Amino acid sequence: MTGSAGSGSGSRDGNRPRRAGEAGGTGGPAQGAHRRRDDQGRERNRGGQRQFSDAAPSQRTRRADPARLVAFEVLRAVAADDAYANLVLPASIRKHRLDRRDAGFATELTYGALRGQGTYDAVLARCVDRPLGKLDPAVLDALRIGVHQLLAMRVPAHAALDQTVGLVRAVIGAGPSSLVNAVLRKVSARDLQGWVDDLVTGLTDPVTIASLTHSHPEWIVRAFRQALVAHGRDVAELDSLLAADNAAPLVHLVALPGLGTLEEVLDDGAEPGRLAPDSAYYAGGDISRLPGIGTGTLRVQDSGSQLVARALAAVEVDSTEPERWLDLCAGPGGKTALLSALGQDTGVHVVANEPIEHRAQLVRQALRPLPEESWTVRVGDGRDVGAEEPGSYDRVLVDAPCTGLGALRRRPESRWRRRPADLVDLAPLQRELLTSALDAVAPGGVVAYVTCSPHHAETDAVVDDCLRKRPEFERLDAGAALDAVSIGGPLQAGHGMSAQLWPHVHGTDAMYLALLRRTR
Ligand SMILES: C[S@@+](CC[C@H](N)C(=O)[O-])C[C@H]1O[C@@H](n2cnc3c(N)ncnc32)[C@H](O)[C@@H]1O
Repeated sequence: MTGSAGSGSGSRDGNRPRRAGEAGGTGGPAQGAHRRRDDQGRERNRGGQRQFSDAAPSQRTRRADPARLVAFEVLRAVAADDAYANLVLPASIRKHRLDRRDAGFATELTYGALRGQGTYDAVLARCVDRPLGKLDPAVLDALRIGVHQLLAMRVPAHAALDQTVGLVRAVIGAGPSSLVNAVLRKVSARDLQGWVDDLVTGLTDPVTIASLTHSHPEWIVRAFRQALVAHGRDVAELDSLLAADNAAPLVHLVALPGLGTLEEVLDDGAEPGRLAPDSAYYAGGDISRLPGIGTGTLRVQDSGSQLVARALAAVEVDSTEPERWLDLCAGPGGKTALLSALGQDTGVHVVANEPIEHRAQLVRQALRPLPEESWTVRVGDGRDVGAEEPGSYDRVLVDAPCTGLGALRRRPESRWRRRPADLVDLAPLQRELLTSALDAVAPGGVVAYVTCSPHHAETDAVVDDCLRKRPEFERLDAGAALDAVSIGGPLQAGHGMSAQLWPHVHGTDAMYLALLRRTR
């Protein structure tokens, strides 16, 4: 679970004057003696003697370092207001006017502390003299921020400790600073691996061990194990799959075919995408200044999403041109825009359905670069389309509302928010939407059922149920359809007739695809 080292207060501190009360000698190459590399070649903050300030917490810094304050504010908003970190973080970074480097540090700290929460809380439970539930939730969030710096970032231990105590003094009060100081000192006695070894000693259940090691709830670990097996993969991949959820993902971009270009972003250091045509991977930070992003011809979209949309657009259907395509669950419109661009050459008309008005507005925005006569946005319940427009579309995409378990790496708090009951709640809607799509597709046409989740209950189980009384449908080989649009050679994503992409294998979100053709 070791997070990538951000610019880190270590190096940041080394490059700016120290503040009153701040411990000196932090970061930079001079700290090399206190670091060693882990088996992935990342430097880790351990080894040698830890040096802490001799001053009592009450005598140390009272100022909150702005980058840590941002992380703290976001963790508080996530815990107290059910906020989404990826929405709150940019606003908090702007509010505190962080420069690019500090913004990178705050991002790594925020996302790392959220992703690592399961493991970190287990560590904290060993170091706090009362149940964590009895702590002030704000203090617990500050502790999580401290633990992530100590165990997974390239921040010298004394800086992690002093700065976290300073944060607590500044924003919570002097009272808890001694507790935070004492607890973080205990945490700093071991590195992450040492703590994990300690946490799992004596345990035998592989699910519990993986849950503690990789900071995932047990029910998700169990579901991923089952999904790997169901898709013909080796259960031994579980560790890499869970680890992939904890690594900061690259931003994936797509240049809308015929409309956008990757030139500027490649000049800016992006790498060409390895799987999807017209795609790139970007690690460079703020992309909003790239002209294509402003016009909507260059879009942020996971390569897995690009591949499933392209597979539907490319699969053979028995139709007469121009075709009519339906995106049944379109908001916010990422796949609609790509589908629509792909259909331009053959005069396709795309109907994008979305029931929530503000999300339908996002779809209209996403479709802005496309000619207006080539698309229509329908605001309504997708479950009604099949009955209202039976047999009307040549290709239908059902990108169903789902748990999003396949994109945990991009939504750091999501694993702690999701519940097994969500699967039960979503099950009828997923079946009704797919049934509506089966009704809406024309004979000879194809329905793509897609989820951003590998969970059996919302993937194959839905497709199997819906096809049970529909002998007029046949399943197409979804793995072969993905291979046909991949520029990276065979993806080996297919198993049976469905396909499953994986973060640890393909570097994509865990997108599921089934293709269902209505026979004539
Ligand atoms: C997984 S998202 C779709 C993502 C989209 N295809 C994209 O690539 O940007 C699922 C969407 O289904 C919508 N949705 C929820 N209930 C629906 C319903 N009854 N009919 C149609 N869409 C629905 C949600 O509002 C959400 O926008």
